[in-house]
Amino acid sequence: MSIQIENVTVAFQKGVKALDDISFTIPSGVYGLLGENGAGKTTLMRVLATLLGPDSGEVRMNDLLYRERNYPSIQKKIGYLPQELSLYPNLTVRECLEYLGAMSGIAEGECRKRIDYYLEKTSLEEHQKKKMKQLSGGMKRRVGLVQALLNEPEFLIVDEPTTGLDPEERIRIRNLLVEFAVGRTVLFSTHVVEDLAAACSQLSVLKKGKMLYSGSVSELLKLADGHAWICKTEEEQQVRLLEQKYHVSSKQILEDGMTIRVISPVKPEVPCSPAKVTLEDAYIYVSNF
Ligand SMILES: Nc1ncnc2c1ncn2[C@@H]1O[C@H](COP(=O)(O)OP(=O)(O)OP(=O)(O)O)[C@@H](O)[C@H]1O
Repeated sequence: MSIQIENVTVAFQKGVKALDDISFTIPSGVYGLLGENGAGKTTLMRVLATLLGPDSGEVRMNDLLYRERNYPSIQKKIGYLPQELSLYPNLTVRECLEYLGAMSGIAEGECRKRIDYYLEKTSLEEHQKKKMKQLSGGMKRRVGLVQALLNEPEFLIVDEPTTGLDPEERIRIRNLLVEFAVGRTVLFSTHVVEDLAAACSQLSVLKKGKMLYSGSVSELLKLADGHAWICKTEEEQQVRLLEQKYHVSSKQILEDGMTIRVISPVKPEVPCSPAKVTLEDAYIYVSNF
């Protein structure tokens, strides 16, 4: 399945364009959506989940145009984990998922099988008898993911699925999404670059509603190639100077000073050497140059 987005614009009151003439195609596999707060990721996902109609532009799921008359057929193929989701607080995890499964028309036996499978995959088995209101934020997020996976959608839209998870769980969830994406399409939004680097081969970068980059991770790395530098210094003043003048992607304190990773199209005016570009560096590069 592929999703084609053509010249999509969404404007809210006061003229804020949450999406400004966005065009790209989401092929099968895990596709990443990266951007700072307010970039437009959630708005785009709401459009793709048929919850919000764009002011202009078109969206197609294969050849099916996003129009109200087609929404029922499109919605059957979609699973959506919104950024904020409150599920029935007084139901247990299992009851909640059984209820949502029944609402989506999944046969009882098949639904039970899928619930068992995804509870195990998300490390929620031991919590299935807890009430939703008794869960931690990270557990609720994982139940939200299971509800999105339950009808085994052809197009899965997950808005920051790894928020609030500990490192081990983040890895498990990323791996689950990669497994799930075989023969399907998964759109995965985050502002954690590390998650995308591990899960996606293609991504789009948004900033203030505009598309800054759309394509493969390897092409993005190539774009930024030659623009990452490692500067080593012992002087506080030089660190401050670098921070004022350049985009610093990271700093590390060593026994004999500090190393500063700088993203700049020109060689910084301090002793430094070229560095191998990471996805984080490339993200800073396309966001700022
Ligand atoms: N319902 C709304 N009414 C008015 N403005 C909105 C509404 N929803 C979003 N916006 C604005 O649209 C822009 C994009 O917001 P959106 O939530 O899509 O960004 P995001 O990339 O998901 O951000 P975050 O990473 O913080 O979740 C922001 O300027 C936001 O304030």
